[in-house]
Amino acid sequence: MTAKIIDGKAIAQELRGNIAKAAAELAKDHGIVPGLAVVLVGADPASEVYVRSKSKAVTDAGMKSFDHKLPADTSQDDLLALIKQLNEDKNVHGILVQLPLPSQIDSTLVLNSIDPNKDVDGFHPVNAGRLATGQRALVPCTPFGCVILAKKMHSSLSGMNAVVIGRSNIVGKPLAQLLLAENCTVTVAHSKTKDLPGVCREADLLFAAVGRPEMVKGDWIKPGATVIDVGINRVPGEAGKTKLVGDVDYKEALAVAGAVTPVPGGVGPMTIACVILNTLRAACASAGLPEPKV
Ligand SMILES: NC(=O)C1=CN([C@@H]2O[C@H](COP(=O)(O)OP(=O)(O)OC[C@H]3O[C@@H](n4cnc5c(N)ncnc54)[C@H](OP(=O)(O)O)[C@@H]3O)[C@@H](O)[C@H]2O)C=CC1
Ligand SMILES: Nc1nc(=O)c2c([nH]1)NC[C@@H]1CN(c3ccc(C(=O)N[C@@H](CCC(=O)O)C(=O)O)cc3)C=[N+]21
Ligand SMILES: [Mg+2]
Repeated sequence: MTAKIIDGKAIAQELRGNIAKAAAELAKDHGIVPGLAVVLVGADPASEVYVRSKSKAVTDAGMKSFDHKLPADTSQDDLLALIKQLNEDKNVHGILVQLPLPSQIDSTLVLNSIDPNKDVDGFHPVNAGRLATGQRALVPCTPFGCVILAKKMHSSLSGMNAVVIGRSNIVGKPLAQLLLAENCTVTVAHSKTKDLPGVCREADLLFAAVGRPEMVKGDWIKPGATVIDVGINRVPGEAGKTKLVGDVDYKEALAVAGAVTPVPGGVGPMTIACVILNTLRAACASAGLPEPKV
């Protein structure tokens, strides 16, 4: 058997087109142009790539992008002052502070200073709480994108056994909450889990968010399962170059799974699309409008 390849790039492109249409309607009917402020502290090359693709996706969708690039030695107080200014700015509906932040800055303190209604990353404890209690929330973009991909493969996820490997606040935990809200039976595995391969083999839906290159092997996968690979790992490739691989052994997964996401071209592009979607959602909520349909 060879698995269906879930084309995250194409699905993200389609979603971005729908977001652009909804944004155009919001402008026409209500005179609101959603705005996203992206804050980058320092010059990490990977972060610069992500920030560029976010800004481009924002402007492609007809929204406003406000980029703030600060030097690596920016003080915590200066960053907090910028966030205060963005919280008060009526043209800014979404605020995203790119992680990781330099070591002189307390990330938790910074993320907690963002207005929860502008927190398009969904990292603020208010949004984590809203998600966990089934209230309208801004939900973290990577888990949001993972669930959209799973729902492209299955019209309903209800009753499916979902296994999430990883329990970070930005991926694993919110992903588990979203899957629970979809009526999955959810298992969250992590570094202390016993018999991880055996746990994974029970999964109809397997999500790997670990940060270990190609850890999930073919014989960890239930035949026919849907496998969503969140991992982004840069490893040595051919001719002294580096290449990106996921947390799943892609070749082995192709032979066993029913469907699998590639890396690159899987979850990554969905994360970007969901940042834009959350910016639109934040703009609608700020104007007292219902959830946009995209
Ligand atoms: N595509 C995208 O848009 C994004 C991709 N990523 C990628 O996703 C991956 C995960 O990111 P993130 O959640 O931030 O990572 P973290 O390092 O914060 O969390 C990793 C999780 O994996 C668990 N883990 C580590 N080693 C093992 C192991 N051997 N067996 C089982 N579980 C293990 C850890 O367990 P424990 O809690 O016990 O330590 C932890 O819960 C990374 O590759 C990252 O680059 C991240 C964000 C966005
Ligand atoms: N506040 C904050 N929010 C984030 O959402 C956030 C963050 N900080 N810090 C870093 C991680 C990582 N992340 C990715 C986004 C897009 C791709 C992506 O587009 N990947 C492409 C490949 C890109 C490449 O070639 O490097 C793909 O998978 O096809 C990957 C990873 C968001 N993150
Ligand atoms: Mg990917």
